[in-house]
Amino acid sequence: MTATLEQRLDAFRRLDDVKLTFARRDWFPGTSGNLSIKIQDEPLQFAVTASGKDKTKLSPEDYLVVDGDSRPVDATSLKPSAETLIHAVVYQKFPQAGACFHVHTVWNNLISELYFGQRAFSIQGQELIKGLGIWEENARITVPIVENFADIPTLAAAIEKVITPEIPGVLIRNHGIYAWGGNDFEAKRHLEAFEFLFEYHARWLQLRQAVVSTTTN
Ligand SMILES: CSC[C@@H](O)[C@@H](O)C(=O)COP(=O)(O)O
Ligand SMILES: [Zn+2]
Repeated sequence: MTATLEQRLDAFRRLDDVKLTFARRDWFPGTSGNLSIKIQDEPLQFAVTASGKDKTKLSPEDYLVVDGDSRPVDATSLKPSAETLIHAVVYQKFPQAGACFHVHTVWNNLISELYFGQRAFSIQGQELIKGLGIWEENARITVPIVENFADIPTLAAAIEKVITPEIPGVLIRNHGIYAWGGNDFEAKRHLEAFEFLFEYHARWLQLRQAVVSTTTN
């Protein structure tokens, strides 16, 4: 069975909302980033951003519906995001995921570079960890980092290997982050929590360095 027109329009409207919110934060520099919302599980179909569009704008050609093989469900001249396969991997590995968002920000790139040579970024004791749905006292999270393979099937396979149900996101070194959740609201909350933690940590390292140099000079 294929997604109904109503289901598609609902997914497109939700993607519009998320896209404009992220665009206001400058989270789509140079047409980067891609977004998807799952429409149905069996067979998998999801709405995804078309490739190479200016994601700060709305147009009737912003989204299309694809299947689990990243192929458009309908005849269309639109090309799905070049990274659609990564969204498909997330939905296939985590059937509970209902939305998946990808952004390139300075903070997520800096964190992946600061931990160059390491396969994860870890942080503990920050209130915003609760934004990821993790409520233990003094919780520590470890966000996996994969290398930025240019070949998307290789990149998607590397992501598939490291993602876990406990942490709803993965960093791609010097590229960006993918974050997901049960629906668009939750995926957005997760992405915002990750971005807060990345910015906080990068700024904290910077300030600590400044304090150390003033006290040792
Ligand atoms: C223009 S830089 C970004 C792209 O190479 C890619 O990483 C990206 O996020 C957007 O690709 P897209 O095909 O528009 O979904
Ligand atoms: Zn990207």
